[in-house]
Amino acid sequence: MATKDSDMARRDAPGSGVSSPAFGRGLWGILGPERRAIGVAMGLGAVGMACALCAAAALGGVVATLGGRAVEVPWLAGLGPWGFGALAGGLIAASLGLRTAAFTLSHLAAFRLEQTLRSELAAHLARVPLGYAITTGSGALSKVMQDDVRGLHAFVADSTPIVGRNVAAPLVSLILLVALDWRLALVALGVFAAGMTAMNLAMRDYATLRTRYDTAREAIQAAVIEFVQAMPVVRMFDDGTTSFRRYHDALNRFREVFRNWVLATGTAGRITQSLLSPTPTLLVVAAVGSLLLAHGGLDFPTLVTVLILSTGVADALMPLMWMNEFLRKARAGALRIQQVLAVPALPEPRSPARPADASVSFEAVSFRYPERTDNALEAINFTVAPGTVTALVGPSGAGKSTVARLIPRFWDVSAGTLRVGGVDVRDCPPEALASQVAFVFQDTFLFHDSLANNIRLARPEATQAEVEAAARAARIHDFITALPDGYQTIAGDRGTRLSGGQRQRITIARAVLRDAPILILDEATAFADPENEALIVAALAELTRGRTVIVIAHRLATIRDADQIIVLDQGRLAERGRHPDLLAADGLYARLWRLHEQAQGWALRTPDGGVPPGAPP
Ligand SMILES: Nc1ncnc2c1ncn2[C@@H]1O[C@H](COP(=O)(O)OP(=O)(O)OP(=O)(O)O)[C@@H](O)[C@H]1O
Repeated sequence: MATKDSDMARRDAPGSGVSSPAFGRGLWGILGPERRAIGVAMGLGAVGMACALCAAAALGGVVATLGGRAVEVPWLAGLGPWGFGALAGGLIAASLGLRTAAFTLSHLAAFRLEQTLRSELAAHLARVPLGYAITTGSGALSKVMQDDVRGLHAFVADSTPIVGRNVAAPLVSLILLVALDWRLALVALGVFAAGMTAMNLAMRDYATLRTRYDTAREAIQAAVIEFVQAMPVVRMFDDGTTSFRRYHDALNRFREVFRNWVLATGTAGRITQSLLSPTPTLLVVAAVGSLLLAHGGLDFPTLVTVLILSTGVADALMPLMWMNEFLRKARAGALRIQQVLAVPALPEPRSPARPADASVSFEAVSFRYPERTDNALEAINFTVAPGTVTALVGPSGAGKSTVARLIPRFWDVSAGTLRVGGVDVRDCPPEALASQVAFVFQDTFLFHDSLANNIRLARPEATQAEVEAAARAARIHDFITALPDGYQTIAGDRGTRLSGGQRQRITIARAVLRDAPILILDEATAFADPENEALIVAALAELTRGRTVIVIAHRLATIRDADQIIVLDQGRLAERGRHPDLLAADGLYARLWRLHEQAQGWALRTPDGGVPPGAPP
């Protein structure tokens, strides 16, 4: 559920292409509406730490008053050992209470932040060009929505109160030490400074080494994924040596990087760890303190209190060093989330209008993919009359899918105008365009939900009878009813696995149910077997009846009867016409057709066991 603020932000800045102003830049910026709660959690953590250190000082008061010495702090002067004991106890209780409150607050803020970020990301992704989501890939986007958001949650929940505590610890310890004995405070500060210098030395090349380390780790991950994903190919064509070698090489590189890291930072790191552990501080402060005890007018209770407090200075430094690492990770995650939120949304229509009919027209349309320098389409002009079939034909990479994807606005044209029903698609409200155009994808996604609901996705209010009628038209009803759970069978990643052809027919059922007057088909369907092919062809025939159809044709035989064939070549419209006219013109289409005919004639082997004539070498 999006927050009220973010909803308002979206309404205020339609199509501005900027993510919700609730979120600013950088790590602090992305904490957005939770900044206050997180700040309070840090503050409570810091005050809790200060209470714990003051409790340690109060224990010093117990020792001092037991020895019969009066404490010189005016408002503590009247306290005896019991009084100081009670004060220490009260401060420890307060410290624990504040610590718990800080963590409770930070955990609640983390949950709210996670929810807000997830809904912001989902709402934003619903508004960016669909092409962006496809190009970026579901893997990368789900990593941002899952891992990075979860990483931020963990950072806010567990680390922010600790940041407060770790910053407060050395500061408050030093203030108390100065109040007790400035000479010993200087000694403790000296050891602290030596530790800091060693830490800086150890971290000197940290950024470069860390980048190398991350790159080497990512290379291992990529090699593992490649090895696992390519398993069928590996098993077929390779005994595993090539892909396994890549994995091995990645492991070796990682070992090398790790060795260099350890060598470069090892000694300084170990010195740092030793210096920042409480022991050296205790030793040095105890040695100097003993001298002062003998000759410098220091009393024993003050020395004990100083010894307890001086370890606090050293103790806080190591966690600060680890904190640096948490911060680095949280910053990297925040940056990736902000990059997604910063992808410009599709501009909202300025003067909204609804399509008047089921026609489509490309008027001098050029298009360039965002990250490319060359145009994928160049000045394309053609018109599709309502109720007719138009086939898009051309060699691989000619721009067929790009033409098809511009119609439902996967991207906006770079130049020219694309009209649906006489209206510029940029002026067509998204829901009007969606109800006008249905796209039958090659790559069908089934949700982890019942088959009925997977079909119903096209029209959530459809009745069961309407869903079944669509499934019947898509020739998938008989298959579904033969399943033990029928329409309630769960599909999707963790559900029943359907064949490519069955999934294809579920998509066709969705399109039938949507009942959009314009249909875009990617014809390279998963014709798994002749039976499936026959069923899909029958389903498509039913689906396309009476509609405007634009088909990306890969198998030319299926589009002989198209009302219009658009032949694309390197992003340009090379030819246009009906099948016989284009054959007579003897251009690119005729050449493609001859290749197609030849391909039909090929067999894997001639009857005498040889390679058929005309087969590719
Ligand atoms: N998401 C994308 N980002 C950048 N360039 C792209 C993208 N999709 C396609 N292209 C480029 O645009 C051009 C046209 O590609 P398109 O997929 O439209 O061709 P096609 O005719 O459908 O090819 P095929 O028959 O092989 O599917 C190609 O040069 C391709 O490399």
